[in-house]
Amino acid sequence: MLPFSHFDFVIIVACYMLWAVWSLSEYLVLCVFPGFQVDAVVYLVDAYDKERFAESKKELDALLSDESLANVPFLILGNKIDIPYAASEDELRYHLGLTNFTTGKGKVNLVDSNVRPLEVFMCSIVRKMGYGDGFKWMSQYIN
Ligand SMILES: Nc1nc2c(ncn2[C@@H]2O[C@H](COP(=O)(O)OP(=O)(O)OP(=O)(O)O)[C@@H](O)[C@H]2O)c(=O)[nH]1
Repeated sequence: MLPFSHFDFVIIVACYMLWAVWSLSEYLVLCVFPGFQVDAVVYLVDAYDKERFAESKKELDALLSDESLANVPFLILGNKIDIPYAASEDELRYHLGLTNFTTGKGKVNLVDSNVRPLEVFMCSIVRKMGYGDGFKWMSQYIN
């Protein structure tokens, strides 16, 4: 059961589409809906679009430093790895400033550690591969 009505859902989708069309920062969503409860963040990065890594890092940093997301698990998906010359996982971690900053794949118990779960998984949405492992990883941190 979704925590909002069908009408709310339509409004949320419509707002998101406007955001996408105007290429506004996803971070602004948090500013406009400050009380919105977020259980997890899935951050999709185009691993082929290396010229925009700096922009992706800036946006991610804004989300990571938001107090309301301090304990929220972050799943970073590096998409489009089916394209030759897409960045490798290590390369993406480096450009997003996540080297030595992720919390480990598989089952990692972070309860009582005060550490926010954060991990990078590479995927190809068109080939339907990679993201399943990421969502499985993330689900262990959502009650
Ligand atoms: N090869 C490949 N193409 C993909 C994949 N996922 C999405 N696409 C394609 O990417 C195109 C959409 O571009 P996106 O990069 O998602 O987004 P955008 O519209 O360019 O805008 P931004 O969000 O600003 O990057 C569509 O043609 C999709 O089919 C993937 O895993 N592999």
